[in-house]
Amino acid sequence: MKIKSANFVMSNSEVSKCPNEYLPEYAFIGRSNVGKSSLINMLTERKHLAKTSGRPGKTQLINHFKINDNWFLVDLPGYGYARVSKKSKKTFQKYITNYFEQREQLVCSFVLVDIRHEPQPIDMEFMQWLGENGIPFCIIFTKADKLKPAVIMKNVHGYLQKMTEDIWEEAPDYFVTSSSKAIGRDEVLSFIDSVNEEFFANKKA
Ligand SMILES: Nc1nc2c(ncn2[C@@H]2O[C@H](COP(=O)(O)OP(=O)(O)OP(=O)(O)O)[C@@H](O)[C@H]2O)c(=O)[nH]1
Ligand SMILES: [Mg+2]
Repeated sequence: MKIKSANFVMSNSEVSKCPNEYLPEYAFIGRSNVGKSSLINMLTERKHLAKTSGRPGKTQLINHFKINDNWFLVDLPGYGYARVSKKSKKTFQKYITNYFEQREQLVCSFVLVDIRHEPQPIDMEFMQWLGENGIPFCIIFTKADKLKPAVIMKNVHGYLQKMTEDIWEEAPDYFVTSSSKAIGRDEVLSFIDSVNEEFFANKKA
């Protein structure tokens, strides 16, 4: 898919105030600093579309980016990090869970995990919550440039195996990416393309 346009539309903390056009959208969620905003910039080939930072906690609010005038990428704050209090560190903020529960045009969520790390309880908890709420998701492994190919495959398989041992009957679809090396760009965009096609075909029907 060619990205002809990619524009920031709005930021807010209320799902009811998100864009009211009924277009397919894809949300990026995961621990702070995992690379959600960087991945949006890599996919769109716009270096500064979403704000990134080496320090966790950069993205606040729900950020909508309109792509090719007919679908949205949504950048969300990370979980698992809170500058303010230890107590709120582990919980998912209410406006984020409201977004997932109420946003009907959310066709797929991408849960980002750092390919260098073992499955983390907070990610497992969040994916389990998505599953229980019937919210479709894929896993995106990030920062693949940090590892050798053999280690990438080993970590991916270990991760998916752990998921299926603990909670899931079947492993979710997944993508291996690197924002700094543009790895996985075509795969993620073709996936989005096919989901978009299905969305518009169903809309017409
Ligand atoms: N080597 C490498 N670094 C990356 C990659 N993706 C992101 N980073 C770095 O990771 C840090 C965090 O990136 P962000 O995109 O801001 O992460 P985020 O998940 O949006 O973080 P929050 O908004 O704080 O939740 C930055 O220093 C990025 O340069 C990648 O694919 N490879
Ligand atoms: Mg961010």
